[in-house]
Amino acid sequence: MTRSSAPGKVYLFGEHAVVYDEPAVLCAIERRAQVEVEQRSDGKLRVHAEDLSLDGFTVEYGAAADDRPDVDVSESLVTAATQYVDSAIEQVRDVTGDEVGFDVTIESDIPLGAGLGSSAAVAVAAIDAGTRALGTTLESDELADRAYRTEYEVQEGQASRADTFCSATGGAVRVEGDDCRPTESPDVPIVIGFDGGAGDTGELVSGVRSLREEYDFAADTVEAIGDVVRNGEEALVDDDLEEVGDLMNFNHGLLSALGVSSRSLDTMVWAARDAGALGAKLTGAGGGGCIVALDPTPEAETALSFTPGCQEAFRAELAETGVKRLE
Ligand SMILES: Nc1ncnc2c1ncn2[C@@H]1O[C@H](COP(=O)(O)OP(=O)(O)OP(=O)(O)O)[C@@H](O)[C@H]1O
Ligand SMILES: C[C@@](O)(CCO)CC(=O)[O-]
Ligand SMILES: [Mg+2]
Repeated sequence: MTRSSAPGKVYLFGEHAVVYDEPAVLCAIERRAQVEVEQRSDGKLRVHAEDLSLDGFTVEYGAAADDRPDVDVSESLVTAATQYVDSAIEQVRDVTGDEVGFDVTIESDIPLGAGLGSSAAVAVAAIDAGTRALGTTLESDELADRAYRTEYEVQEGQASRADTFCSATGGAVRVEGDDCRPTESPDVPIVIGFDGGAGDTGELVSGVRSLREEYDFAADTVEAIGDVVRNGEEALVDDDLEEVGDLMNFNHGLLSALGVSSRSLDTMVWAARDAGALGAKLTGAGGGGCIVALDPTPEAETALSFTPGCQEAFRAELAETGVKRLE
């Protein structure tokens, strides 16, 4: 039996635009997905995902055609819930060329679809534990690359390397197209607000693509996000937190223009700003889920915890280590 964990992440700058090769800066955070893998002799795949509650169901399923989930929901919902795990296991099989079977158990404290990179963390941890179960330990770059292919496949060819590289490597990273590198961990006081909701990354990324194809303003907005990120990088190097915060606010405005914010994300962003946060923006794909605010004081976290529509507010701790090999 092998067990690996991998962290979630927040974007300081650049989600969505990173899909179009603009730069992004993100930080791994100490919320993890843990995946345990045991090889099966019968070639079947059984995934037990305790935390996999989407629209209120929990599912245990196997990938074999005769072993579909015994749940009273539509096949498409089940597919949405299980596709990242299925695809990650395909990557494991691709490494060894074997049609091996596995028992896979997933535990995660990263909320699903909330912008904290649960899909990337599950993919990284599953591929790492799965390949080790077959006697191969992947280098960090190959692990990140294979996890990226998982996201690329599930998001139908519209994914950046950002989330998976960050989760595999840990710390703070900068991603621009295929160029992925660790960057100096910024000492920034990050607060997260979570509205209890979720957005589907694949759908939100598709929405931005359509908008970008239809309107010049949307293509310009994607480029403008790239400008904000480059300015943000300078502000981070200068340790100019006020400027970092202002640029996060601009980044949020541009993401709103692309249609990926929501009423509750905006409400949390304004609650944090009104409480004195230096800046606040949504993180990840948007549609619902989490915001990230910059605040050295306890004020934004407290204000968020009293904001109707905010289910949870917490301070994020940077995860220095990406994938962890536990057994
Ligand atoms: N604990 C888990 N167990 C099994 N699958 C999970 C788990 N957490 C996430 N997933 C998979 O990841 C999907 C959510 O990924 P999605 O990319 O939409 O959101 P996210 O990664 O949390 O947010 P973002 O991409 O915006 O950072 C789920 O539908 C499921 O397929
Ligand atoms: C929206 C997006 O930029 C980040 C999701 O966390 C999609 C991606 O980079 O693949
Ligand atoms: Mg994701």
